This record gives sequence, C-alpha cells and structure tokens, in this order.
Amino acid sequence: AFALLPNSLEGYGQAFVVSDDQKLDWADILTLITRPLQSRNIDLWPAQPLTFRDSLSCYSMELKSVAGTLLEVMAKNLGVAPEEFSTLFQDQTQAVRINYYPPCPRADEVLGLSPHTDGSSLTLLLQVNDVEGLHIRKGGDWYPVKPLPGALIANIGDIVEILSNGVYKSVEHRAIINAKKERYSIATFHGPREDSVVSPFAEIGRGASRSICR
Ligand SMILES: O=C(O)CCC(=O)C(=O)O
Ligand SMILES: [Fe+2]
Repeated sequence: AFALLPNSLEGYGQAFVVSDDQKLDWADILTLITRPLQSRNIDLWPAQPLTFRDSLSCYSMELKSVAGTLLEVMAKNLGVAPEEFSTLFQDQTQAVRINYYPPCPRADEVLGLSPHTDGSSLTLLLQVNDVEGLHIRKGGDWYPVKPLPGALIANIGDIVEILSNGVYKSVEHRAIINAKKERYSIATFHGPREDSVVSPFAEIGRGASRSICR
C-alpha cells in the first residue's frame, strides 16, 4: 500500500534500484518526509498501528530540536555568524528512514546497507534493538558501533562536510546482517532549507580548515 513509486525516495521498499542485475541490500525500508510540514505526504504514513502518525510527528519534532542544537554548537565551534547559519537551517528538511534487516543464514554474503555517506547535514540514528550492525570506516578499517539503549548516534553528512570545508567529515558507514537475529534502526536525516545553495561558510578558508584539523 505504501510502496515506493518510480523515481521517488519516499515509501516502502528499496531505493536506488537501477538494474535487474544489481545485488540488492538485505533490508526493507520505509522512508517518510517529515519536514517541512507542507512536504509531508500523509497518505504514505501508515494509519496502523493507530499511534504511528502521532508517534512519528512527536519523534520528528524532538529530533529536529536535538539536530538544531548540535548544528548550532558546530557553527559556534567553526566561528560562523549565527544569522548565516540560521538562514540555512530555518525550515530545515527532515526525513525518517525506518530500516528492517531480516536475519540471513548466510549473513557474511550479504550487506544490510552498502557503504555510503549520508547526503544530509546531520543524521541522528537510533539502533532500536540490541543487535549490532552499524560499522563506520576510519582509515580503511571498519569499526562496529555498539547499540546503547536510548542513545542517538550523530553522523555527520555531506552537507556539513561542505559547509565546514572538511573540518567535519561526512562519515562512511554500512550495516551488516546477523545470521539469527533481526535488526531495526531509524535514521533521521536533517538537511538545509530546500531552496538553499550550499558552499563552504565564508568564515572558513582553506587555511583555517587546515589549522583546525590539526
Ligand atoms: O542501520 C544502520 O545502522 C545504518 C542506517 C543508515 O546508514 C541509513 O539509513 O542511512
Ligand atoms: Fe546512512
């Protein structure tokens, strides 16, 4: 009923399927746009269970506030003028992706999600159940990120890497599969206003970025 339509990223299924020969990720995904409010396609929001729509609305509002605080702190850290920053993030976009990874007896032969970086500014990720699966890449090696009950993982996305001129790096990550246990995660992507043009903040020149990195 909520299947992804062709050329859309919103709904239930798998995005980025471009060929019959392609190896698919071992995951079922429901992606919904949650902000700005006028971008919500409420027909794609399941009406069952009855609490779903209200819960998602509340979750969206709370995470918007967490993301806003974190982005503000990063801007301060970078020495960016608050106005420049707030213009970009006023009416920010947000999408929630609910990932379900079924168990697979041949878990080492499949990937839940192939390696990627998020195109967002900032992703807040909830590992819903206590099954390990998220890996992040650092210096060519993959490191597991263990689930902590109730904790959100803040992953930097491509937009913040661009805005900060590389001071904050968009983290490459993937999800692996468990042979016996299913796994759930919820990724909430925060992006700039839909009509914004993104480039490194004027305050951060190349020299500045090098010295902060050190
Ligand atoms: O399931 C995870 O831990 C990763 C999810 C993810 O990277 C994504 O949805 O973009
Ligand atoms: Fe991701």
